Amino acid sequence: MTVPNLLRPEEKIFVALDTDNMDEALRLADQLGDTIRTMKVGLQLFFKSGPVILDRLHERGFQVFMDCKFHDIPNTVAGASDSVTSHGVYMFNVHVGGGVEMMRRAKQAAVLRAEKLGIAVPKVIGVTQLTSTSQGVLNEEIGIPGDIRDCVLQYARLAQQAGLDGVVASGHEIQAIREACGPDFLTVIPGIRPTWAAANDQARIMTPTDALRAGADYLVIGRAITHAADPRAAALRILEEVQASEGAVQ
Ligand SMILES: O=c1ccn([C@@H]2O[C@H](COP(=O)(O)O)[C@@H](O)[C@H]2O)c(=O)[nH]1
Repeated sequence: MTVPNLLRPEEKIFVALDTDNMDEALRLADQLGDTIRTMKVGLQLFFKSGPVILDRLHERGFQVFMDCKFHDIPNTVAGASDSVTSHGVYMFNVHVGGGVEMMRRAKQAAVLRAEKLGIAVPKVIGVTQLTSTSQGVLNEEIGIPGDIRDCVLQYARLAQQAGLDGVVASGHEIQAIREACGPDFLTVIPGIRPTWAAANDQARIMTPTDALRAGADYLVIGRAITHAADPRAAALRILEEVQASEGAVQ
């Protein structure tokens, strides 16, 4: 049975706490806590804070998306997936480029560890092509020929075949992934830029409103919120824009 995504916009936004300072990360989370439910912890913060950041966020009632992008041989990724699952994270990710067997082992390890601990199985998400990768970089540097959308789509199909719960992709690929993988396969979308924010190092960007209209399950937003003079006001502005556009569509 297909379950429509009935989450409210604020439940669909993951804020990327990209800082090397745990106190700053927690201050940001506290400022956003009455609106945002899920925080994304990446390698910069994790290597400075260690797993205690996950405990601190969980104590405050946040869900955590652990953005570790595992990419190694299947046995090593299975071990890492077991370890990250033991911290009770809501979601973690692996690179689809590691192959189907690697992804299958990641999911299997997450299921086994969660069952042993009696906790919810984390969503395991495959990273297709990074949103900082442009068409030119894909073809000329990485050496993958063809249209980037086709590549992302092929990776999404592989992730689904391996039993993953969804993929990280850009807003430009959401509709194609939906058509190919169905409505229950999650799309987690970084490279989100409101019209008033700079693109920075992102190549395949989309506004929050357009990404949600295209059917994104979750948006990952970092600097547009965290580097704003007032992060809470920036988050509320994004939510207002999304809600205004929802009203305009009805
Ligand atoms: O393809 C990808 C995968 C992950 N990310 C991560 O999302 C955030 C985006 O931050 P912004 O400041 O909004 O650009 C960041 O933590 C990345 O590591 C991504 O951007 N693209």
